[in-house]
Amino acid sequence: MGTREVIATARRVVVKIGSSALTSLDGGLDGARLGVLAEAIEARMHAGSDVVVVSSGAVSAGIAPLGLGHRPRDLATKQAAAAVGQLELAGEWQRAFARHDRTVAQVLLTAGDFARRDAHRNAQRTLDRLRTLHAIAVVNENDTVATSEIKFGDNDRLAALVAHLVSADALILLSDVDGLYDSDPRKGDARFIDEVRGPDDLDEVIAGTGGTLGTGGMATKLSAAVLAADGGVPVLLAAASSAAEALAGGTVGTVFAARPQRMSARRFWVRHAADTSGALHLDAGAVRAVSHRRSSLLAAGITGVSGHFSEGDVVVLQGPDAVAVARGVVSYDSSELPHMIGHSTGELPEDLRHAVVHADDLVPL
Ligand SMILES: Nc1ncnc2c1ncn2[C@@H]1O[C@H](COP(=O)(O)OP(=O)(O)O)[C@@H](O)[C@H]1O
Ligand SMILES: N[C@@H](CCC(=O)OP(=O)(O)O)C(=O)O
Repeated sequence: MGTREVIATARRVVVKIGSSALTSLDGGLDGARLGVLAEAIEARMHAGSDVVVVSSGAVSAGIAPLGLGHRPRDLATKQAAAAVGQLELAGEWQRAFARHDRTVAQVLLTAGDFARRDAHRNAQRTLDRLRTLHAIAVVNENDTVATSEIKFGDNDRLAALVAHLVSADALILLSDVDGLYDSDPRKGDARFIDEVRGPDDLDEVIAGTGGTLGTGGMATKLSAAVLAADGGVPVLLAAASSAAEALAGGTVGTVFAARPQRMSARRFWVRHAADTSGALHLDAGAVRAVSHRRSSLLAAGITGVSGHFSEGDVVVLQGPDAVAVARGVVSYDSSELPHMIGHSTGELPEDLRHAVVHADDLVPL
């Protein structure tokens, strides 16, 4: 099956809509546009898919009511605008879906919620229950509390993480541009790219900044698309104005092929979402074992430990040159390891003989 067909027939779909597609600088939210989007989403749901919406637009929707005149630059004003705008945004989505008798749920997440395994599971459970209750979840970043340390940075990344959280079969990114070009189409001649088969196809692409309302421009969309595709979720990048075709499986936009084997939600979390609490320093042999042979990490190949962590935390595995080569869930506390490292399994007491990071919990970078 080609990537377009996979996306067209995907059972579970995450649809992310950018600020530029929902708002204008002077008028704030564009209710008519949200109405058209809700209709396209409903049509896909009637065709048998489950849809989760990731909607940007809180900051830009707060600009007009607060009389700011331009997108705020400082964090406090952005957060104030988001606090005003999120209410408007949720209300507008509610009105748009009310025409279809669909209940809307607001789900606000921070990057911290993805970093902690318990919060990650809670969000997963809530989104799943909303699905079985036939409500549509409209997700956004909880901008009011998100500081730079716990920020996703942009909703493209949030959408890629949500796609994995709900085990989506496809991610659709809707923006004000009709797909990926080899350079910013607003700045002159640019070649349209129909399909990205892998990261190599992006070598020649110049990803520029966004418009006055969006956050990350094309760069954040590309890294989100690569993130999703790397974990096994194919991506369609298309214009919000062609949402109906995009959701109905029409030949619009740019598709990003997913790696053939889907990464489990747990391995994806270890690799991309979890906070790391420390590092294990590996000798060259151990680097080869974990990177190429996909073996478990044994104490004998560890030369040092940094940071404070507990059994079950995610740590970074570094090679002799301090380059991160993998991430994994560690089986011991940082206080136990100094007595173990450098010793072969046979030299260790029986209760310390299992792998420091088991192969199932280890994801090469
Ligand atoms: N290589 C490129 N291909 C397509 N669009 C690009 C490219 N480089 C920059 N852009 C710009 O990125 C913008 C979309 O990003 P952004 O404004 O952040 O959207 P959104 O609000 O949907 O997240 C488009 O308006 C487009 O002009
Ligand atoms: N949480 C922010 C999202 C910012 C953002 O990433 O915007 P965009 O680049 O338009 O997807 C908001 O709602 O304004």
